[in-house]
Amino acid sequence: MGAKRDFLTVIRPYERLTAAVIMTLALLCAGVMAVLSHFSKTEEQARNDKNQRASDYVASLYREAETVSRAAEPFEEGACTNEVLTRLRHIVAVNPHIRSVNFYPEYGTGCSSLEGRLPERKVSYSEGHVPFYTTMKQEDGYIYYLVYFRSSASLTGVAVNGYFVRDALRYISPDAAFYPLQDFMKLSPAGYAWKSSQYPFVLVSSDSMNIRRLLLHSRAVIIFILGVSLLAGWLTYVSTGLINTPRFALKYYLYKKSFYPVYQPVISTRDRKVAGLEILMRCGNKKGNEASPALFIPLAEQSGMIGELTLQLLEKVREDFAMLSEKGLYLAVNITSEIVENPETLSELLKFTEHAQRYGLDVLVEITERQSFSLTEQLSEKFALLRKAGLHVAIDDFGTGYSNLSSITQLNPDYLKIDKDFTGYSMAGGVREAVLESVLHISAITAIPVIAEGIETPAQFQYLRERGVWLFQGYLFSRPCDGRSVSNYIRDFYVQF
Ligand SMILES: Nc1nc2c(ncn2[C@@H]2O[C@@H]3COP(=O)(O)O[C@H]4[C@@H](O)[C@H](n5cnc6c(=O)[nH]c(N)nc65)O[C@@H]4COP(=O)(O)O[C@H]3[C@H]2O)c(=O)[nH]1
Repeated sequence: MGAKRDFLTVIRPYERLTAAVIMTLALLCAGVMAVLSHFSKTEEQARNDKNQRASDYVASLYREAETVSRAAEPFEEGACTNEVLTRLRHIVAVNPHIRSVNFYPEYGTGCSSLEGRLPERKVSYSEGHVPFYTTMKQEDGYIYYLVYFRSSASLTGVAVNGYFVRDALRYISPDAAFYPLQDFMKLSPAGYAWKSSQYPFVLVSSDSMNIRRLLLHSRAVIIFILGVSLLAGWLTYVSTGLINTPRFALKYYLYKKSFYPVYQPVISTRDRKVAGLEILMRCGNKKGNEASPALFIPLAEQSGMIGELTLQLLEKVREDFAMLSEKGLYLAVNITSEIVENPETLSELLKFTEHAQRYGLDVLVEITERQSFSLTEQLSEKFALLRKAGLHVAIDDFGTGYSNLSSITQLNPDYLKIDKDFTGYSMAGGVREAVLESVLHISAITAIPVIAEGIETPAQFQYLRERGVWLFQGYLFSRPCDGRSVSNYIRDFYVQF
């Protein structure tokens, strides 16, 4: 019972559990990644939008400063008279974000709309060469940015009210900061930097993209994904249990090409040699152990897969042809009527026979019927086809199941195989021995030779031999074994009887 369960349980409980856990984790990871990627993209888009708005606003302040510098240009070369100052103040007054406009000539005194005449000051090298730059100034608690424009005659500094820049930063976040480009380059402040594409300034804010924050933000969706993943894991566990049927096990072993042959010699006392080999199917199970056909043959017959198993078996037997090549030796294949009825398996059986014959091997089919058997006209035509191709027919386990007297009249077999239970009846006395005697009697009157299976003791062998049986198979001679061992057995066989 344990061996059967072991053979049929292809997917073990821990493998089902592993598959379920993998499924849950895979879905959870994929789901969380998708959600995080979605939310981070959305966040990034929102951040970019805010930066763009702030940057556009600051750029408009620069534009205003530029306009002021151009409007003040006609006065930069003249003296800082009251009239000039009035005109400059007028220009400042009509530009709401500008505090003042200032001229710094290379030589001589300058002029400021706010302070009037400016003391002479040397224009620095960078002021003279960088055409456009900004500095931040603080005065009596007021912040302003001096945007410098270089012209041929002098340097014009337009002061932009710092409060408007601060206003613009509010679009981004309370911690956002404005940096003239040259300060940004010098200080390299940490955070997310947004460089203006039009003017030399950079807006910097703290790097708000943070996994913990994203997880918290999307926790509802993540909890939902966790639920779906657990459900999928549970379904995987249940469904792998549902498909873990005997039929699935057979399909799995077929796919793994786990079915292979062993051979058991049949001894002819008449010809004093090995007359044939019965091909017996074996299956290497998942743990590498050999499974008995008693476990899987009935199952394969019930599920209609016996044909596929037999074809895989015959394919492997072909590989042993060269090793078994021996004139007059037959290979006995166990088949059911289903294999003969099915055109595909029938044709493969015929091809197998033709191939075997090329190696001097005969083929005998042993028909066992565990289910009700009746020889329809179609089936008998197919048997005729087999015989025409040179195959011999034996009724297996004669006297048991459906292999009874009517099967003799229907099939007209070349041999009757008697089951090991029957051979065990030799010398049993009473009814059991009488049953065996009657089977031998049928063989005698129909002149169909008997192959006695399951011979374990010399006494059984002697008993049956005295009653006219001349074909024997059983552990007394050899257990079923692989192609190499059986070919050695044939080579070393010598008559001991
Ligand atoms: N106790 C004892 N047993 C002996 C002795 N000599 C042989 N046996 C066993 O008796 C069974 C004989 O095969 P079977 O009657 O055709 O009975 C077979 C046959 O009905 C079925 N089977 C095996 N291979 C195939 C196959 O390729 N196709 C089909 N359709 N059935 C198969 O499975 C059955 C069991 O096969 P196995 O387990 O290989 O068991 C084999 C063989 O190993 C002995 O001296 N003592």
